[in-house]
Amino acid sequence: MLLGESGTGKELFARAIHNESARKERPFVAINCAAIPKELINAELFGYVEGAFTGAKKGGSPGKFEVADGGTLFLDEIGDMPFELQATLLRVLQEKEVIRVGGHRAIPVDVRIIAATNKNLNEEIAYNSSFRSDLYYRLNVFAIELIPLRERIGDIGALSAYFLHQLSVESGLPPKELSPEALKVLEQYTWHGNIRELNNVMERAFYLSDRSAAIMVAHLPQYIVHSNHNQSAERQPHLANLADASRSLDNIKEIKQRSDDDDREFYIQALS
Ligand SMILES: Nc1ncnc2c1ncn2[C@@H]1O[C@H](COP(=O)(O)OP(=O)(O)OP(=O)(O)O)[C@@H](O)[C@H]1O
Repeated sequence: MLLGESGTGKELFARAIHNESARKERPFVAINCAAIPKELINAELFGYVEGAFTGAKKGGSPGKFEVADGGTLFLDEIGDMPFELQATLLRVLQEKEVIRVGGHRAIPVDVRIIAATNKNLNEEIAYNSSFRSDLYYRLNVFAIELIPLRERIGDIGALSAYFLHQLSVESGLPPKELSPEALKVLEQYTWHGNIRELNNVMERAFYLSDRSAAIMVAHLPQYIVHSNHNQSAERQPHLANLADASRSLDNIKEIKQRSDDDDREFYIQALS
């Protein structure tokens, strides 16, 4: 069970576990329990037989458990799994076999389960009754907590350097470094979007810095620079920051498509 805020690297970590395991030659299959409509999740996980429901494929279809056989199944956002389905999942984990929707035959499966959540499942069990405690204990055999980026600020420099290197390789543009001043600003920020947010900030800075060989404070988003100088800004709901960040990202896509210096200047002003 991987625990941690959004963007701390739970899926990356799950892939790393798989890639280091004896199962690495077999599939790694990820499913986001929060992203699939409730009525489809059963068929997605366990498969279905022909004629199981309107629109079911001819010959039926295997579910994620069967596809992941011999490998790893990553159940992301397990805290959002519909309550009714949790009992079925528990049964599959205990019996190590699935029955496709509409079918009768039990199909043996050998799958390592890695589940992830950014919710406090103990609270979901105790106060909301939205998560089954028996499933929780079955999944929580080995829990690993991925700590928020703001509690591992010593890694910000290395992570930023890694992202800048990746950006240079992907874009074919010359490599860039982070200035010590910019690093200091990043180390003081609260990073509610964690490593995903840092990645996005580096991407924005990489393109905005244009021909400069270093990422300077001026290339960082205002909401980050501002939060260092203004304590009240730090107390703003982080959703406001994320909204700012995603607006900036939309704009970056446009910036990338524009080579004209005037346009670039216009967008830099608009983002500041
Ligand atoms: N240690 C790391 N080094 C480089 N990139 C990382 C690292 N950890 C996470 N990332 C990157 O950060 C982004 C978010 O990671 P990931 O999707 O694994 O997080 P998550 O915790 O599963 O998020 P969510 O809970 O929102 O699904 C990805 O682009 C991932 O590649």
